[in-house]
Amino acid sequence: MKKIEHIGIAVSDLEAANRTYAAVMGKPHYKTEAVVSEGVNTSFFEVGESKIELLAATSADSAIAKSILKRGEGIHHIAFAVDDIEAEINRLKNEGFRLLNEQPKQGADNKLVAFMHPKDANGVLIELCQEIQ
Ligand SMILES: CC[C@@H](C(=O)O)C(=O)SCCNC(=O)CCNC(=O)[C@H](O)C(C)(C)COP(=O)(O)OP(=O)(O)OC[C@H]1O[C@@H](n2cnc3c(N)ncnc32)[C@H](O)[C@@H]1OP(=O)(O)O
Ligand SMILES: [Co+2]
Repeated sequence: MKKIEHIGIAVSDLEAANRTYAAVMGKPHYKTEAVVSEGVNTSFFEVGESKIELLAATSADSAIAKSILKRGEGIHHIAFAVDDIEAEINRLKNEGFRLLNEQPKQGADNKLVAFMHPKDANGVLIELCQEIQ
């Protein structure tokens, strides 16, 4: 795993959170993107070589809607950049970790993504991200 690609933060109101994080970071978000398959709208802030990804639910059955209902707003996942997501999925499976999707799926910002169960990583939901060439 190469670096922290982004930290995902679940928010109830994306526009309000954009204003809050623009004030925190001292600069505006650089893009927004809807990921329909995940039921989310996202916005991104650069921070060094990493990003903050704000996520707001667009449907009641999205992971973000369920997480906010159960756990409130806040840090939702940590995403690690990888060169070869299929190799990392296989490596983690062989280590005994449960992958939530064994086939990489389309994420935001031109990435293939896969998630690991938070109960297998001390209560942290881990996302793997591979740049689509
Ligand atoms: C924008 C696209 C992409 C990107 O490009 O970056 C994204 O970031 S998409 C982000 C949203 N998508 C996902 O999170 C997909 C993967 N997530 C899931 O499959 C589920 O959310 C989940 C993690 C399996 C949880 O599913 P849920 O139906 O909510 O089950 P439970 O409520 O029963 O949760 C089981 C257990 O895990 C705890 N939990 C849930 N979410 C988290 C979390 N984000 N961080 C830490 N722990 C979490 C939950 O509290 C349960 O624990 P117990 O209550 O102790 O049983
Ligand atoms: Co993410």
